[in-house]
Amino acid sequence: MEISSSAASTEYDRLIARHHAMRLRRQILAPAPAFQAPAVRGAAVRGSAVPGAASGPGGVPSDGGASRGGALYDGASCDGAADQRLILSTLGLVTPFADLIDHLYRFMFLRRPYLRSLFPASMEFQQAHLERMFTYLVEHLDRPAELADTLGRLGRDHRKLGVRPVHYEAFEEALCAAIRHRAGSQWNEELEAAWVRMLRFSVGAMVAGAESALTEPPYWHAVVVGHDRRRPDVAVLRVRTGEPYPYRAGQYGTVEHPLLPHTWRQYSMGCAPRADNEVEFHVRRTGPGGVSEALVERTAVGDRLRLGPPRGSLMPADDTRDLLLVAGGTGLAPMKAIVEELAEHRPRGRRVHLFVGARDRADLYDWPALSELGGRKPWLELIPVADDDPAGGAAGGAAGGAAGGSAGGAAGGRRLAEAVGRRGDWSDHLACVSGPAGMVDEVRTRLVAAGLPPARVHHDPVLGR
Ligand SMILES: NC(=O)C1=CN([C@@H]2O[C@H](COP(=O)(O)OP(=O)(O)OC[C@H]3O[C@@H](n4cnc5c(N)ncnc54)[C@H](O)[C@@H]3O)[C@@H](O)[C@H]2O)C=CC1
Repeated sequence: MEISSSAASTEYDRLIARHHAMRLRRQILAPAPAFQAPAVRGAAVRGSAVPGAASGPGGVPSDGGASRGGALYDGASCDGAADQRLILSTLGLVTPFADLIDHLYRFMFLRRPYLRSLFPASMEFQQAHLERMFTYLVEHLDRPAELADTLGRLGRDHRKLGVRPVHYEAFEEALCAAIRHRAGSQWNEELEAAWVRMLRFSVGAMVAGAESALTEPPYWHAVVVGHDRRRPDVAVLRVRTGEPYPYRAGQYGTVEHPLLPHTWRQYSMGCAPRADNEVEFHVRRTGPGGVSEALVERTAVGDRLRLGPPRGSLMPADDTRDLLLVAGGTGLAPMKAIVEELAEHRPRGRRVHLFVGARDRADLYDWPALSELGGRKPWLELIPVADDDPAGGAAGGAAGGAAGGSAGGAAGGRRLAEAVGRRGDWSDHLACVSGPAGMVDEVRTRLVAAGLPPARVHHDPVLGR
């Protein structure tokens, strides 16, 4: 079997990775030498650069070994804020990032063609991700501890991609070449040195994050045990992992489909953690040729997927106030997991309202399962909100079976935020919101305007998706 026969090599890989990581870390934390135009000379100095592959900064479990090792910017011999000022003031020389990144990857694959196999066939998502990542790095360079925390989680996640320290070195080399190419005659040593320091700091944090996760698998094998096409474009998948997948209700993981190697996309787990290692995912096909399409249209029971480490902190464990959950479309997945978890372990007296938004009534794709749960749990109130409800607003009530009825409201359009606002005073609640970015923004804005403190409105970072 694939899972057991790979155990020895996985162990070997872990030892090698650890060895590399420790060597690199020693190098990175050594005092910085004077600038020496590193990469283009090929000698890959003290470690190197940044995120080579998918996934972005996101709210993740507090596993963060990274904040320990990575928070000293350039071994404290230099100030992140100073590099931030320098990079920002010369940004015009290297931007647009899209061009910089295009050149970076071209250079890297030309110099080291074997690295191409670590990346997905289509580099589009990858390039966009790196663009966001560069922006994020530059914006946060004056806050090294925060940056190190995010990068540590990214490093943990990157283990699934097979990224090794030597790959970071290749990345640095390519970045320096790209900076020179973009800046042309205006290139100067200070500019490149600031970028290299930023990159090496990032790599240090990523390596520390990867190191702190060496006791867990870099990814989990999963077999599809259920594939339920609920709508033409929505499927609910059940997969079973070989080893326990250690997530908390409300978290998300990355999924790789065998038809699209090295392409990982994020989906929330749609059920509470279960003893039989079964995990549910809710997937809407978003466009042709992507992971969502493969999962909805080209997946059957028996197919094998890979899952990256779970991430996200949508549901705070230490706040036991009454809960307001607002889900839009397949953003229902994490909310369903939270509700299932509460059905098993609920602080006494805690009440829960779950608003479920959908384009139309037929798109309330998981309503039977929800209303069955709601029927058994009097502390749970379910409020479906369909955009096509002619009366506008809530399309039915708690455990009402097929959605029907109404609560009045705006005519036509996106009604979810309005239905939530109209329903009552949520200022004493803890709120979790999940769904399309526009919907999350709208609900959040409305709740805060109505008196709910912003810190009590939780949602996953949109960037990470
Ligand atoms: N599949 C998963 O596991 C998860 C998905 N998500 C995110 O949830 C989203 C789900 O998308 P769909 O199912 O296509 O949702 P959808 O387009 O069907 O919309 C669902 C609800 O959100 C409202 N809405 C949509 N866009 C809005 C906007 N701009 N402003 C205000 N309200 C808006 C709609 O009126 C409807 O009530 C995706 O963006 C996905 O990334 C979030 C968490 C988990």
